[in-house]
Amino acid sequence: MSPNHNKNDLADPVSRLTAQASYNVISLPTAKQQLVALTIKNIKIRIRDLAQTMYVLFSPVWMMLILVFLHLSAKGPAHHMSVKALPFLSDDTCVSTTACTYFGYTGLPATDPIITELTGFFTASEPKSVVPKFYTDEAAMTAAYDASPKNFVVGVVFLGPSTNLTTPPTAGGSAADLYQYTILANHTSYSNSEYLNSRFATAQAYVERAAINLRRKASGKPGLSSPLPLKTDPGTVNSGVGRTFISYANFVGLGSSINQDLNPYYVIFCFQAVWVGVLSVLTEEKKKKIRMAMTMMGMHRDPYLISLWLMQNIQNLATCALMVMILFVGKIFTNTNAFIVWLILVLFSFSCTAFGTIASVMVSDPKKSNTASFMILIWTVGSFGLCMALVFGGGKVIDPTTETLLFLLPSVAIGRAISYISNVEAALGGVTFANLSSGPCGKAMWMLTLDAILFTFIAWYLDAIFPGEYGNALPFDFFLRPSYWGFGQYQNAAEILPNNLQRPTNTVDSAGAANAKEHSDMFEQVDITHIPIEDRSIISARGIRKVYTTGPGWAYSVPLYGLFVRLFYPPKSERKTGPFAGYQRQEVVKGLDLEVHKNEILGFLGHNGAGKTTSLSIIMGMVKPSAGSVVVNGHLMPGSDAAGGRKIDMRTLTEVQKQMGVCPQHDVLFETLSAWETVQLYATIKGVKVLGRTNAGSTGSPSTGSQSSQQLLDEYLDHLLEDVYLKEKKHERVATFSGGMKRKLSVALAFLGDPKVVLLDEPTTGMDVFTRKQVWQLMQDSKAGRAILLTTHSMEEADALGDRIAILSDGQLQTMGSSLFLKNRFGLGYRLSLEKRRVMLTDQRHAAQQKQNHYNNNLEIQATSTMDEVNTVLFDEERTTAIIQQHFPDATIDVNTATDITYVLPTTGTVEQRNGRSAQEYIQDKKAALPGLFAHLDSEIAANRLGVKSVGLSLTTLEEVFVSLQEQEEAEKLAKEEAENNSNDSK
Ligand SMILES: Nc1ncnc2c1ncn2[C@@H]1O[C@H](COP(=O)(O)OP(=O)(O)OP(=O)(O)O)[C@@H](O)[C@H]1O
Repeated sequence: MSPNHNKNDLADPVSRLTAQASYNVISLPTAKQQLVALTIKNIKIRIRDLAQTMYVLFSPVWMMLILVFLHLSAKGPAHHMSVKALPFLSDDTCVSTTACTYFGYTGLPATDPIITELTGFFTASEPKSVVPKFYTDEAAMTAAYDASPKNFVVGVVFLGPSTNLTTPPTAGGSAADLYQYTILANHTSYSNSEYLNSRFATAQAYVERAAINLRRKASGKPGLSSPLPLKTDPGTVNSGVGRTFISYANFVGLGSSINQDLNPYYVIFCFQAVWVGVLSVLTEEKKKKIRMAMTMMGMHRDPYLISLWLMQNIQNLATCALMVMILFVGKIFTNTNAFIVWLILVLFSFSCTAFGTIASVMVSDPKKSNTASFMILIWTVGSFGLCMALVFGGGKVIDPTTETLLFLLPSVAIGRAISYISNVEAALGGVTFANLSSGPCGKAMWMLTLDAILFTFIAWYLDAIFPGEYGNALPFDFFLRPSYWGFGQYQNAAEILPNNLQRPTNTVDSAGAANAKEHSDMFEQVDITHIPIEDRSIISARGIRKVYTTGPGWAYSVPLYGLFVRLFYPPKSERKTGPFAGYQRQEVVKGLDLEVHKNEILGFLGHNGAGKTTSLSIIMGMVKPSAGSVVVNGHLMPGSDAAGGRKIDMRTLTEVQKQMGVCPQHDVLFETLSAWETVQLYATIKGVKVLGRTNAGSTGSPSTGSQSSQQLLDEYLDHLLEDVYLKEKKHERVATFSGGMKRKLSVALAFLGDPKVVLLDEPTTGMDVFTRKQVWQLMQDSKAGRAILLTTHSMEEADALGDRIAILSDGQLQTMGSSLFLKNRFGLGYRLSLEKRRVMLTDQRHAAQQKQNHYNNNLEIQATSTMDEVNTVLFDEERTTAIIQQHFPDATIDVNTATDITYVLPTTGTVEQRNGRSAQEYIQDKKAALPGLFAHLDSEIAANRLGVKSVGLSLTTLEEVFVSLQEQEEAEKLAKEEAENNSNDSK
């Protein structure tokens, strides 16, 4: 007895009503309920898988801490000093050279000697023509700057004419000696270390030198030359001021340098955990086919993705808050508004969530997610690095449109924003809401919002059109079709199904008939007159084919492998040499015709790799057939030939999935959920509603009137678990279940919500004999009202459950019919078992007497000794065999032991033996010979002439049928190959 059952569980399993029989259940899935259920599931899994959650939540925070350590360790007395050249006013400073104001001024007339001096310096030093431009007042000058900041380099407000400069200074100095002016330069575009690039210092050097010269000239001294190198002698540096001007701005602490240069890269780097988190969940659930199973249960892809993104993005809010906390506590940022930094990080994290989803489209294997994650890292950090090197670097002022376009890359937008904040912080400033629009941060935030939306859309779109190995690829224009959004009357091509796909109205099974055309005696012609037309062909597959294209080993490492193979598949079907060697086209399902009617279980048998799972996946709508059509309960499945390129309503699959229950070959369960949580989750995905108890189920049960719908649902789910004998274990986690228990839970899920079509792929694998029998009982009891397609390797199971059995070999149906038909048609025939008579001889005298008696009767005596007794077997093998062969000339002995002997009575016969009669006629003849044989044996046994105690007759087993069919297939294959070889040799 299985240790997992208690006494109650085992009490009379046969008479117990199943959940299906006890409750009226319907399925009405809604996206909202699915979203809630999936989000709760995600939260539970995250909480229970603490290691992974901690990694996703805290690794960005930890990385941020490292930045703080780096920052702290770089602080202190160590400063570096660099010498920077003083730039010219006309060094690449304007977007438009012609419309550029290199030097604007106001406050004194154009004829003022100071302007004359300056014009002389510009002519002597500046590489381009720099004409000082007069403005009537400061407002006019700033208006010109505001109108085109990129075309205005520097402006000087002179606070009066230079009259006090043109007189020699008074001895000891006085207020009248002062000359005041203000320089306006666009410092916001430049970091502190790039202060010189703002041309502030250049303008100052020019003005100071002009003022000095006026004073010198007033004192009769010659004027100094230009403060910048003369064009005629570029190497000259005058009076300590010039190209190698040493600015205080160049004494920059290393910490400050890290802030500016390293921060943006580091922040981008920190977000790796976000895309890794999403990627690992998606690839894992795809690989384990959990997502496929949930889809088959009626899950819409949108709630699935939204719940995942919600979960991740909510987590991102917390992660980003912690990161900001560390940035501010670690004093990397101090003056900037923390909420602005948090918003920038959060907006970027939303894009990272989308990156993870996009990557999951490209790699289907969780093992490859590290590579994919690394590729995203290179892309994000690399794109920002390139932009810094080529576009933003060196304090270049860039065109706003170029900047906006570059901000379409989220990493560039965040990198630029963080870089800007770091620079402003280093200059002891900060970014606040008041000055948000004056730097790139405001634009970066808008663009990060747009990027998050854009990349989320790209992820959502790619996920739909490249669902991976298992999944129904949506058409590329799916989101433009109203039916995807649930608009318009539901329409399915079923209404205009071609005749051959309509429910059959003939009297014999149409698939059988279709197959029978070619091999009339291999397929049973089943009379279906008693099946109402609307109950026929609940599952109907016509001529389905599937060709898989597999690439050479290296191709599997290519992102979007499936697309790659399709695009680059070489024209020759197989290549033996070159880089494309290893490409193969393999037809694994070769024109399969199947019908499963209501109240029927069709056992689907076949050797490993025969194509059972592929056929089942095609019927489920998870794999697109290369050819052929599938109709499930009147719905023509997407991808069917019969659709003839017509756009089937996008809701078809959802409609079918509402009516379908599946138990895939591999358990698709969440290890961290309990059995109860699992059935609850799938019940919500399926939208299971319990309307009440059936008449049968209400016997002896309390009225449902007082119960809420939730209570009824719980009761139903409880019953369902009881049906598979898991009620006692319902609060235990699936991870602690044995293989057989997991299978039982998968079977329960397949029957959840009263599906009209149930597809079971090897449901009892790994179950012990006792459990298997219980599950068989469940299947048998649940058969009413539905069509069940069951693949199995257990002949006993197919024999016990299958109303009809289809045997698939190499992608083709070999035969189909009831178990009896198959045994009659392909079996070894009957097995006649005879128990030999034995006598127990306790004393020698008695033994001798007995022996003598038997010798007198001409009976063979076999003596076998057991312990100290003598067992004597009295059996006349020759006489018995002769009698049997009189009725069945080709009868042979199969097993012969001391106690029993078994004869095989073949019923099929060879072509020669049939002598023109059909196989069916021959079988009938053989059956007719049985009564004669038995009458003959009975009379001989009664006369004590055979030494036979009892006789039993059994039909050949299905296993023997299967083996004999496989042998036949192998023999045919060999013969074909030999014939081909011979014909090649003779050429
Ligand atoms: N995605 C795929 N790409 C390429 N070949 C595939 C793919 N899936 C299945 N095949 C091939 O198709 C053939 C049929 O596989 P399938 O899984 O349908 O067989 P099966 O009858 O269910 O076998 P088993 O009894 O072992 O489960 C096999 O040769 C398999 O290698």
